Amino acid sequence: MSENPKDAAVTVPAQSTGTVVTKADPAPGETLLKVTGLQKHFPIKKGLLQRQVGAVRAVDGLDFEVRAGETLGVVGESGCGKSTMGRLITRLLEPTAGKVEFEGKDITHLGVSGMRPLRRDVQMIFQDPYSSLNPRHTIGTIIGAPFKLQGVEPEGGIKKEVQRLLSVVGLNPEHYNRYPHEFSGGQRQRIGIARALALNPKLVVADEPVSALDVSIQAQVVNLLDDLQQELGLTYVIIAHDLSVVRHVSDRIAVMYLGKIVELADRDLLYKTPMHPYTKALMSAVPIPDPARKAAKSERILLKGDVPSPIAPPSGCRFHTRCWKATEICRTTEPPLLELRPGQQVACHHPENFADQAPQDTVLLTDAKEAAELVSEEALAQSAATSAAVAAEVGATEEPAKAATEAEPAEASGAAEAPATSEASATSEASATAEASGTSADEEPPAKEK
Ligand SMILES: Nc1ncnc2c1ncn2[C@@H]1O[C@H](COP(=O)(O)OP(=O)(O)OP(=O)(O)O)[C@@H](O)[C@H]1O
Repeated sequence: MSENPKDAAVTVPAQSTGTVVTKADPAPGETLLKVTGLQKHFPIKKGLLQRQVGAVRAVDGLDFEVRAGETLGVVGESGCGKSTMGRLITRLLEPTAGKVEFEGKDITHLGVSGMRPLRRDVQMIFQDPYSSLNPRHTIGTIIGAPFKLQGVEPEGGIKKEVQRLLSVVGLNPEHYNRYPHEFSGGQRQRIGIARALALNPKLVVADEPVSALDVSIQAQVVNLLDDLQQELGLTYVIIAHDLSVVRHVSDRIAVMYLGKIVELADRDLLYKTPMHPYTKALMSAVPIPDPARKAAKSERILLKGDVPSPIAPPSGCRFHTRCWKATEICRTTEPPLLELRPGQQVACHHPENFADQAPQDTVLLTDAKEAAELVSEEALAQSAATSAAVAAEVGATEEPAKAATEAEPAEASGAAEAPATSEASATSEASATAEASGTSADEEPPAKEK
């Protein structure tokens, strides 16, 4: 998706003044959007005086960047803060804390007038193509609205430009005067895409762009987004609740859990060797269309219960209440997001497919023992075997030790012993089954989504 010739300047429609404005795109790979410590806490108010009694910590400290020309996929279960993050980076919501920079400019607290020029560069596609289009307006009016709002007069007039956009997204330009109800779900989403593209944006944030559509239509819309990126040199942030949608379009994927990024990695690394147990669980939930792969069924990881409330998230690692590897350190100490392998950042004390970061901490929490009952023997075996093999391979090299030192100076000494004891921290049962299964570290973890 990121092979677009981004160095070409993009000509935006002529302004009402009659001049043509040319904006130079950032070079491919350059940081387009940078987010630091981003938070959004929705206050909970009670009583006559509407006193604040708490807060929904929807987004609770995100650090990431989006590079020009790439597609960043954002996945996570419902309620983990993906939509809120999308609205924060498009500045539809005001952050509680943190910083959002677009092309190096701090846009965190820009007001309506300050944001107006930026609205052309950053656009959003919404989840529900039924409610995101005004039923009383023709699609010509809907797609033409951004030109009017921005005071832009495209060459040849708005009608001609709207008709061109309709054909770009695969709709009949003659349907300019029709109303949204005359279109199917997939076609409506195409209308939403045409509206988002009207002003030649640089960044498009698509919030669950296909989840309201029939499965048969989903691929068409995903392919359209892909084609448009190739042709127009767009940068995407695509939000989805499962990994199957973002798999084919993303260059990198961020996995969110309870308002935080738990893993951020290049797509291929994430699929081949997921490091966070939550990523692994999400991946195992993706249906496998190949019935020949019988083994895959037993590798399914069922997560215990629902995502905890973001009003009072669990201490330490927020995933510890549902994780089959959780030990005391997971309950008490929040793991930082660290680049354990080039192109793969993870926030976990006991990562999968990598040397243990807290090997001294071996006693499983009660929650973890219960969670492990929901994890198949094969998955536990594979997890323990790959972690042990990676630890053995890495030996006592500085990599895990360095990561641990940066993360938790107090743990550094323990982390250095990773190769010797890392397996113990997974689960003792897992270690036993790992040996029994004879899983090889050289074997790639199954690409379950294929
Ligand atoms: N305006 C709001 N006021 C209060 N709480 C909110 C508001 N918007 C979202 N939340 C809460 O913030 C949390 C994160 O919501 P968000 O919609 O960002 O999650 P999500 O991962 O996108 O989930 P979904 O896929 O269901 O949309 C949820 O607990 C939600 O109830």
